Amino acid sequence: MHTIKKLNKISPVIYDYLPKENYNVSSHLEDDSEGFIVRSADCHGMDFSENTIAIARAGAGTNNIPIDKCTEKGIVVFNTPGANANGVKELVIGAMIAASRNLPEAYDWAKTLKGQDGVAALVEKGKGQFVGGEVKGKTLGVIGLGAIGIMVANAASAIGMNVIGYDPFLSVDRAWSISMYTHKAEKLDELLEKADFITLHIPQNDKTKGFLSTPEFSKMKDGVIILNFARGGLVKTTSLFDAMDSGKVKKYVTDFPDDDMLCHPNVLAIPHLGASTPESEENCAVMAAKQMRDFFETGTIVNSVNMPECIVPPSDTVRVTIIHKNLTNMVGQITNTVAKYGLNIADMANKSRGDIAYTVLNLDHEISQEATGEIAAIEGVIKVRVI
Ligand SMILES: NC(=O)c1ccc[n+]([C@@H]2O[C@H](COP(=O)([O-])OP(=O)(O)OC[C@H]3O[C@@H](n4cnc5c(N)ncnc54)[C@H](O)[C@@H]3O)[C@@H](O)[C@H]2O)c1
Ligand SMILES: O=C(O)CC[C@@H](O)C(=O)O
Repeated sequence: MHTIKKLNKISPVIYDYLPKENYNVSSHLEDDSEGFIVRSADCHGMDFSENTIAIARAGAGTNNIPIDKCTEKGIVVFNTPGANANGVKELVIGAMIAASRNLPEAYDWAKTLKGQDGVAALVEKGKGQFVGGEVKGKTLGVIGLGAIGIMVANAASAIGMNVIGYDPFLSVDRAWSISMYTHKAEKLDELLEKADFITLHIPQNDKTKGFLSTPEFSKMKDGVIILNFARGGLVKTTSLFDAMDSGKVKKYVTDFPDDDMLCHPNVLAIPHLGASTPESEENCAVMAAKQMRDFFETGTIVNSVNMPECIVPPSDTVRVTIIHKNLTNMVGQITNTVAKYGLNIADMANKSRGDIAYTVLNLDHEISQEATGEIAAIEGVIKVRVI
């Protein structure tokens, strides 16, 4: 029986993919579970036990998971790229129009008319204070052209916006899906200087923390509207406040407000709702559960953020999976050890990603604990598992 601890509320659809006969999936398990399934819970303080082999993030951002620590311990971290992208895209487009048309302020004001005489007349008299521009013909700068950024760029083009995209790491596969109407900025400055709206769709990590700060704000147009549905730390708060106070930033729409922002008149604060749709939650849960099950039962790794991709078909033979450092002669040492115990390798795979590698062996016969112990003792071997 495999154990998977839920660290957040996850769509119950996971039970369709992790059947009760083989999987004990619950939020009440101990912290030495083989797997964890998580949304936004902060895992940085967790000490993972030897038992833990995988963490599935039902979502895109993995900044709540200590990736380096997991890699050192041979724990495979998965995410679910693109599974919630449509949910975020729809909210970004909706929030951009809401901000441009002053809808939150108008909505709050309309409620103040409750109980007054002649509401219809008051509405007509007061509405002028909320006039806001259409987005058609305006320029949207999209920072990060991944699963979400591309969808936002294409949707914005479809409603008549000029779109400038910036992503120096854009993959060829992704580039195929970008509308021909998206102009590619070679430098971030070009986007900052031309955009009426700027939307962030990059991961938060050591390199992107404070991605928008004073130098970037100073290059933007006066009255720009910024949308942040990526992560709060991408925008340096003190620089943002200065830019809002000076009129440079007309509005900051964020899915990640902090305490100072909540009552600021220029901030439209949303409580991290980008992926909070039944569709996105289900898509993420299904993808996370399938990836976890595939890894548990066959050793296949897809959509991992810290391990190489390795697709191995199910097999009737004994399978040994080894996560190890990507060093010279690791495979030689492993196969020599297997040979020493008189075992024949029917098939094998070896993949690497940076400093880490993954070897999968299909053996003709059962492997003893002594033999797996000897593989585990090879310098550079991190985790050995027999399936
Ligand atoms: N609000 C929400 O509920 C919600 C939901 C999903 C994702 N997110 C956030 O949005 C982020 C993006 O999600 P995604 O699914 O599009 O991820 P993705 O991995 O598909 O796309 C990220 C893109 O950012 C690009 N990028 C990385 N560093 C960059 C840089 N310095 N400059 C420009 N581009 C850079 C990458 O090349 C990639 O194309 C996630 O990391 C997550 O933090 C938020
Ligand atoms: O699980 C959520 O609700 C948010 C997920 C989102 O922030 C992500 O990075 O995918």
